[in-house]
Amino acid sequence: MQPGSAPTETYDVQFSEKIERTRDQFKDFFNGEIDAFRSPASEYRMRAEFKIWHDKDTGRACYAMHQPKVKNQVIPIEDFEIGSARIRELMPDVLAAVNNSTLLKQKLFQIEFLTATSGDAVVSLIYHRPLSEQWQAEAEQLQSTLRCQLIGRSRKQKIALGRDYVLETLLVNDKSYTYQQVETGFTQPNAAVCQKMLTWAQTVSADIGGDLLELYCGNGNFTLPLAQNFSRVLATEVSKTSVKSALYNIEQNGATNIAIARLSSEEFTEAMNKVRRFRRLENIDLDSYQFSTIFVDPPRAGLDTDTVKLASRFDNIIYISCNPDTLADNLASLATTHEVTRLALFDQFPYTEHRECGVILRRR
Ligand SMILES: C[S@@+](CC[C@H](N)C(=O)[O-])C[C@H]1O[C@@H](n2cnc3c(N)ncnc32)[C@H](O)[C@@H]1O
Repeated sequence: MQPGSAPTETYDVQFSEKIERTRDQFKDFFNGEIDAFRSPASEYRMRAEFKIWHDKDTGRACYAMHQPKVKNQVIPIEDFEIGSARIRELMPDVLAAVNNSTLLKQKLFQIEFLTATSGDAVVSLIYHRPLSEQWQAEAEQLQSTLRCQLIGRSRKQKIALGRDYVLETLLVNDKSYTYQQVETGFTQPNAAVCQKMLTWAQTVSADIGGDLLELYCGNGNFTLPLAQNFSRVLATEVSKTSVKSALYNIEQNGATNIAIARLSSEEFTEAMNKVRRFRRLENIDLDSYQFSTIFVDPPRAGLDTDTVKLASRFDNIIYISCNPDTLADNLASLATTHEVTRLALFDQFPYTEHRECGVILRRR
């Protein structure tokens, strides 16, 4: 199958297989009905990055992806069915402009797209050479023709001709949330499924009350809808870019009960355990929180041992995971103190091995 093509006739089959695999993998922790959330069968990826392949014979540039597990081999990409409608619309126009301009094409080695469901888009052109004023003049023309935000990058150089982010709006239980999603920051790649994840997390935590601690909060993606269910929220995240976006998103959405601290989960655990004091927490009185719940959405590595210990001190744990293997490892520890009461599968990455899961744990 061509990378990026989406054989819709097999979607149901692959989705059912994922549900079965998830049921089997977590059978020691949960025997109830899995909350399973489908993806659209095509045009679901809001971001994409392509290598640019320069054909030696024709001199033309084309989109390409690395051949999985084969070194120095690329596969040309004609269309990208799994990309959002906006990515598919922009792809041929960007490539035509590149092929019509030596300035835009020379030493271009990668193009990245970040789009929102509104059609807002950032296109990044990445080069193996410094970018000149002449490049900028041509890129500005292209930006206005394409009606998108254009960024040029090369070593130690970033020229953002407009914004370096898109504005995404997601609907969660009848309320809209607007998010700044920055080109280099983490964002969930499948907007339709992300909306279902947010709705699930908000719905399953509706009756808990008290205060919420969130680790790995990114740009505040879950923080904003979850804040509706809790008196106060303390959210932490390690990336400066994401923390900046989270603060922007809190303000833009008028949320008044969220505090953000830029701390890794390891650092925050030290702060909670009073092992270490942090200047970055000086305006936050940890002892004033009445935490009922911890929400975690870690990277693929899952939770480290100390963070698992920290999580086990909470009555309720909401855990979103992009790696079922590390989730299963963490559950093996958490299941000694907590019971899994809900298990969800979100098909963020159709036609791949990847599964995104959600679990709710309650203290036994
Ligand atoms: C899977 S993303 C989830 C982000 C957010 N919940 C969302 O839905 O967009 C994981 C986040 O954890 C952050 N991160 C990675 N390692 C971390 C660590 N050791 N401590 C805290 N945050 C970390 C990343 O920067 C990223 O924003």
